[in-house]
Amino acid sequence: MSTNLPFLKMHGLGNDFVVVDGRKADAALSEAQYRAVGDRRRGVGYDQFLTILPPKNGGLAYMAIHNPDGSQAQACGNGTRCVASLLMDEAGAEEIVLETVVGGLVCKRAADGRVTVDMGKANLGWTEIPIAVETDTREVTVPGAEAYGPATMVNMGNPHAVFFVEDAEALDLARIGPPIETNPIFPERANIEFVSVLAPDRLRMRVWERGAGITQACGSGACATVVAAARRGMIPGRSASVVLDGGVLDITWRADGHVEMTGPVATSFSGTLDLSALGS
Ligand SMILES: N[C@@H](CCC[C@H](N)C(=O)O)C(=O)O
Repeated sequence: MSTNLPFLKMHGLGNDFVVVDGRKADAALSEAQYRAVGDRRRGVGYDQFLTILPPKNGGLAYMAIHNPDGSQAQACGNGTRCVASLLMDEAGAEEIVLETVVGGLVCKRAADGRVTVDMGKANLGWTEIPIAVETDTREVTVPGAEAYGPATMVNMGNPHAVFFVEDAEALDLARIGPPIETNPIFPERANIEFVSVLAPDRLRMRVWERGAGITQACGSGACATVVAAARRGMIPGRSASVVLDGGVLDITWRADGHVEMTGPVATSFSGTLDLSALGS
């Protein structure tokens, strides 16, 4: 493969992405190269590395998702909105289907320029999360994290554990996130959200992302948060605005079980990755 790979740096609410186009040229990196590019001191730095690939099943394109620790993720809500915006501009379309490992996601440009994605159904069964013990995923005591109360588990394509706390601002996420992410109760690790209820339709969420750490926003996490809040009776309905470090996402858990998310997207800059400088 060519050692120079053009990229765009995009973000949704500060949740930032390196986006490369692998539709015409080979853009597959090794795990070590994903880690090197993701290193914010030595590389470009990103929360997720997104590779646009040819479609596999009738969509406009397929998107592969990698975390900065080199692992692959099954879902990335903000990244989906960013890449969809790019592809809608390219195609002159207001609606497209962007495929991911979990299926085709319908993405639309909203009237105000924001981008909406239908993230598909929220999966709630214990084997779907997945968690290691057969249990009702509405309230699960996570060993070692009892101080934060029971977590509600939601799979949005990727696994999430949502803790409702009095004051999400007060928590030292960098200290408490890692041991919960890697708790043996999560065989595939998990994204960890801490949430406080601000109003019946407004939730404050902070996130420790699997494979990425603290990020400014997590779209799938915001979806999981609204589903969890509705399941726990923390909000009266199934829609809420979720306030993240980087801004606000509007989320609706539809009656058919699908979750829709709307928010802004932005492009920060473009550049070229010199892969030969990153090792193999
Ligand atoms: N930033 C994302 C989630 C990215 C994937 C996650 N770290 C995982 O490993 O599941 C989003 O906007 O959803």
